[in-house]
Amino acid sequence: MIEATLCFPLREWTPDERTGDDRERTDEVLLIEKRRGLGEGWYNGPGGKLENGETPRECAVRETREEVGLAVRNLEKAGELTFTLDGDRHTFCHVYRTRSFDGEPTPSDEARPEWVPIDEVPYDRMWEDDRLWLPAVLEGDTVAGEFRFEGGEPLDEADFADHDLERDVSFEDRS
Ligand SMILES: Nc1nc2c([nH]c(=O)n2[C@H]2C[C@H](O)[C@@H](COP(=O)(O)OP(=O)(O)OP(=O)(O)O)O2)c(=O)[nH]1
Repeated sequence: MIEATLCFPLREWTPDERTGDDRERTDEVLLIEKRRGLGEGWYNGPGGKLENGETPRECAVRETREEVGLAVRNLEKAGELTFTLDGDRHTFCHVYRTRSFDGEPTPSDEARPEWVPIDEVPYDRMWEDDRLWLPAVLEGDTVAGEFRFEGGEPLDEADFADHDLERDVSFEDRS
Protein backbone atom coordinates (compact mmCIF):
# COMPACT_ATOMS: atom_id res chain seq x y z
CA MET A 1 0.00 0.00 0.00
CA ILE A 2 1.18 3.50 -0.84
CA GLU A 3 1.64 5.94 2.07
CA ALA A 4 1.18 9.59 1.10
CA THR A 5 0.56 13.06 2.51
CA LEU A 6 -1.33 16.25 1.78
CA CYS A 7 -0.64 19.66 3.32
CA PHE A 8 -3.09 22.59 3.35
CA PRO A 9 -1.41 25.94 4.19
CA LEU A 10 -3.95 28.50 5.45
CA ARG A 11 -3.77 32.29 5.79
CA GLU A 12 -6.20 34.94 6.87
CA TRP A 13 -7.32 37.37 4.18
CA THR A 14 -8.47 40.76 5.41
CA PRO A 15 -10.07 43.40 3.20
CA ASP A 16 -7.99 46.49 2.45
CA GLU A 17 -10.15 49.40 3.71
CA ARG A 18 -8.35 51.88 1.44
CA THR A 19 -9.45 50.13 -1.75
CA GLY A 20 -13.10 50.04 -0.64
CA ASP A 21 -13.08 46.25 -0.87
CA ASP A 22 -16.23 45.22 0.98
CA ARG A 23 -15.73 41.45 0.96
CA GLU A 24 -15.79 39.71 4.32
CA ARG A 25 -12.64 38.66 6.09
CA THR A 26 -11.98 35.00 5.22
CA ASP A 27 -9.41 32.24 5.30
CA GLU A 28 -7.62 31.27 2.14
CA VAL A 29 -6.06 27.89 1.42
CA LEU A 30 -3.08 27.27 -0.81
CA LEU A 31 -4.10 24.78 -3.49
CA ILE A 32 -2.09 23.51 -6.41
CA GLU A 33 -3.17 22.72 -9.93
CA LYS A 34 -1.32 19.47 -10.50
CA ARG A 35 0.62 19.45 -13.73
CA ARG A 36 1.62 15.77 -13.92
CA GLY A 37 1.19 12.33 -12.37
CA LEU A 38 -1.80 11.11 -10.39
CA GLY A 39 -4.62 13.68 -10.44
CA GLU A 40 -3.06 15.68 -13.29
CA GLY A 41 -5.14 18.75 -14.21
CA TRP A 42 -7.02 18.69 -10.88
CA TYR A 43 -6.67 20.92 -7.84
CA ASN A 44 -5.29 19.45 -4.63
CA GLY A 45 -3.10 20.39 -1.69
CA PRO A 46 0.66 20.01 -2.05
CA GLY A 47 1.74 16.48 -1.14
CA GLY A 48 2.93 13.15 -2.39
CA LYS A 49 4.31 9.76 -1.53
CA LEU A 50 6.64 8.99 1.39
CA GLU A 51 10.25 8.26 0.55
CA ASN A 52 12.32 5.60 2.32
CA GLY A 53 12.88 6.33 6.02
CA GLU A 54 10.81 9.51 5.96
CA THR A 55 8.09 10.31 8.50
CA PRO A 56 4.75 11.56 7.15
CA ARG A 57 5.42 15.07 8.52
CA GLU A 58 8.86 15.15 6.86
CA CYS A 59 7.22 14.06 3.62
CA ALA A 60 4.56 16.80 3.78
CA VAL A 61 7.24 19.45 4.44
CA ARG A 62 9.48 18.17 1.61
CA GLU A 63 6.66 17.86 -0.93
CA THR A 64 5.35 21.37 -0.15
CA ARG A 65 8.86 22.78 -0.61
CA GLU A 66 9.46 20.82 -3.84
CA GLU A 67 6.08 21.59 -5.41
CA VAL A 68 5.56 25.26 -4.49
CA GLY A 69 8.75 26.44 -2.72
CA LEU A 70 7.01 27.10 0.60
CA ALA A 71 8.73 26.15 3.89
CA VAL A 72 5.90 24.93 6.15
CA ARG A 73 6.23 24.45 9.93
CA ASN A 74 4.05 23.39 12.90
CA LEU A 75 1.93 21.01 10.85
CA GLU A 76 -1.29 20.02 12.56
CA LYS A 77 -2.64 16.56 11.83
CA ALA A 78 -6.12 16.99 10.37
CA GLY A 79 -6.97 13.69 8.75
CA GLU A 80 -6.26 10.10 7.87
CA LEU A 81 -7.78 8.88 4.61
CA THR A 82 -7.75 5.37 3.22
CA PHE A 83 -8.40 4.93 -0.49
CA THR A 84 -9.33 1.43 -1.61
CA LEU A 85 -9.37 0.21 -5.19
CA ASP A 86 -11.51 -2.83 -6.06
CA GLY A 87 -11.59 -3.88 -2.42
CA ASP A 88 -7.85 -3.61 -1.73
CA ARG A 89 -6.19 -0.89 0.35
CA HIS A 90 -4.45 1.28 -2.26
CA THR A 91 -3.25 4.48 -0.52
CA PHE A 92 -3.16 5.71 3.07
CA CYS A 93 -2.95 9.49 3.19
CA HIS A 94 -2.01 11.71 6.17
CA VAL A 95 -3.60 15.17 5.93
CA TYR A 96 -2.09 18.24 7.59
CA ARG A 97 -2.86 21.93 7.82
CA THR A 98 -0.71 24.82 8.97
CA ARG A 99 -0.73 28.59 9.37
CA SER A 100 3.07 28.72 9.71
CA PHE A 101 5.24 29.02 6.63
CA ASP A 102 8.01 31.07 5.06
CA GLY A 103 8.36 32.14 1.45
CA GLU A 104 6.01 32.82 -1.41
CA PRO A 105 4.31 30.05 -3.41
CA THR A 106 6.11 29.60 -6.72
CA PRO A 107 5.12 27.38 -9.66
CA SER A 108 7.16 24.26 -10.41
CA ASP A 109 7.08 21.59 -13.14
CA GLU A 110 4.70 19.66 -10.92
CA ALA A 111 2.33 22.32 -9.64
CA ARG A 112 0.80 25.76 -10.13
CA PRO A 113 -0.05 27.26 -6.70
CA GLU A 114 -3.10 29.43 -6.04
CA TRP A 115 -4.54 31.00 -2.85
CA VAL A 116 -8.29 30.28 -2.80
CA PRO A 117 -10.94 31.53 -0.30
CA ILE A 118 -12.07 28.46 1.65
CA ASP A 119 -15.69 28.90 0.52
CA GLU A 120 -14.61 29.01 -3.15
CA VAL A 121 -12.65 25.75 -3.29
CA PRO A 122 -13.22 24.29 -6.81
CA TYR A 123 -14.58 20.89 -5.78
CA ASP A 124 -15.78 20.25 -9.34
CA ARG A 125 -12.11 20.22 -10.39
CA MET A 126 -10.83 17.94 -7.62
CA TRP A 127 -10.93 14.28 -6.64
CA GLU A 128 -14.60 13.40 -6.21
CA ASP A 129 -14.28 12.49 -2.53
CA ASP A 130 -12.68 15.80 -1.51
CA ARG A 131 -15.98 17.64 -1.10
CA LEU A 132 -16.86 15.13 1.63
CA TRP A 133 -13.88 15.72 3.93
CA LEU A 134 -11.92 18.83 2.89
CA PRO A 135 -14.50 21.40 4.14
CA ALA A 136 -14.12 19.95 7.66
CA VAL A 137 -10.31 20.08 7.43
CA LEU A 138 -10.43 23.73 6.31
CA GLU A 139 -12.79 24.61 9.17
CA GLY A 140 -10.38 23.22 11.78
CA ASP A 141 -11.99 19.83 12.38
CA THR A 142 -10.32 16.40 12.14
CA VAL A 143 -11.47 13.55 9.89
CA ALA A 144 -10.88 9.83 9.37
CA GLY A 145 -12.37 8.20 6.34
CA GLU A 146 -12.34 5.35 3.90
CA PHE A 147 -13.13 6.07 0.25
CA ARG A 148 -13.79 3.14 -2.04
CA PHE A 149 -13.00 3.25 -5.74
CA GLU A 150 -13.84 0.62 -8.37
CA GLY A 151 -12.65 -0.04 -11.91
CA GLY A 152 -8.94 -0.74 -11.84
CA GLU A 153 -5.74 1.29 -12.08
CA PRO A 154 -4.96 4.11 -12.22
CA LEU A 155 -6.80 5.35 -9.13
CA ASP A 156 -7.63 8.72 -10.70
CA GLU A 157 -9.55 7.02 -13.52
CA ALA A 158 -11.50 4.64 -11.26
CA ASP A 159 -15.09 5.35 -10.17
CA PHE A 160 -15.78 6.62 -6.67
CA ALA A 161 -18.26 4.13 -5.20
CA ASP A 162 -18.90 4.84 -1.51
CA HIS A 163 -17.32 5.88 1.76
CA ASP A 164 -17.31 6.01 5.56
CA LEU A 165 -16.33 9.20 7.33
CA GLU A 166 -15.86 10.20 10.96
CA ARG A 167 -15.30 13.75 12.21
CA ASP A 168 -13.71 15.06 15.39
CA VAL A 169 -11.23 12.19 15.71
CA SER A 170 -8.03 12.32 17.76
CA PHE A 171 -4.73 11.17 16.37
CA GLU A 172 -2.79 9.44 19.15
CA ASP A 173 0.45 8.71 17.37
CA ARG A 174 1.11 12.35 16.33
CA SER A 175 2.42 11.14 12.96
N1 LIG B 1 -7.21 15.26 -2.40
C1 LIG B 1 -7.01 13.99 -2.71
N2 LIG B 1 -5.75 13.54 -2.84
C2 LIG B 1 -5.60 12.26 -3.17
C3 LIG B 1 -6.66 11.37 -3.38
N3 LIG B 1 -6.14 10.15 -3.68
C4 LIG B 1 -4.79 10.28 -3.67
O1 LIG B 1 -3.95 9.40 -3.89
N4 LIG B 1 -4.46 11.58 -3.35
C5 LIG B 1 -3.15 12.21 -3.19
C6 LIG B 1 -2.19 11.50 -2.32
C7 LIG B 1 -0.88 12.12 -2.82
O2 LIG B 1 -0.62 13.36 -2.16
C8 LIG B 1 -1.14 12.40 -4.28
C9 LIG B 1 -0.53 11.36 -5.22
O3 LIG B 1 0.83 11.27 -4.99
P1 LIG B 1 1.90 11.90 -5.98
O4 LIG B 1 1.50 13.30 -6.30
O5 LIG B 1 3.23 11.67 -5.40
O6 LIG B 1 1.63 10.96 -7.20
P2 LIG B 1 2.41 10.98 -8.57
O7 LIG B 1 1.91 9.81 -9.36
O8 LIG B 1 2.30 12.35 -9.16
O9 LIG B 1 3.88 10.68 -8.05
P3 LIG B 1 5.29 11.15 -8.61
O10 LIG B 1 5.23 10.92 -10.07
O11 LIG B 1 5.40 12.62 -8.21
O12 LIG B 1 6.19 10.26 -7.81
O13 LIG B 1 -2.55 12.36 -4.46
C10 LIG B 1 -7.97 11.85 -3.23
O14 LIG B 1 -8.97 11.14 -3.39
N5 LIG B 1 -8.09 13.18 -2.89
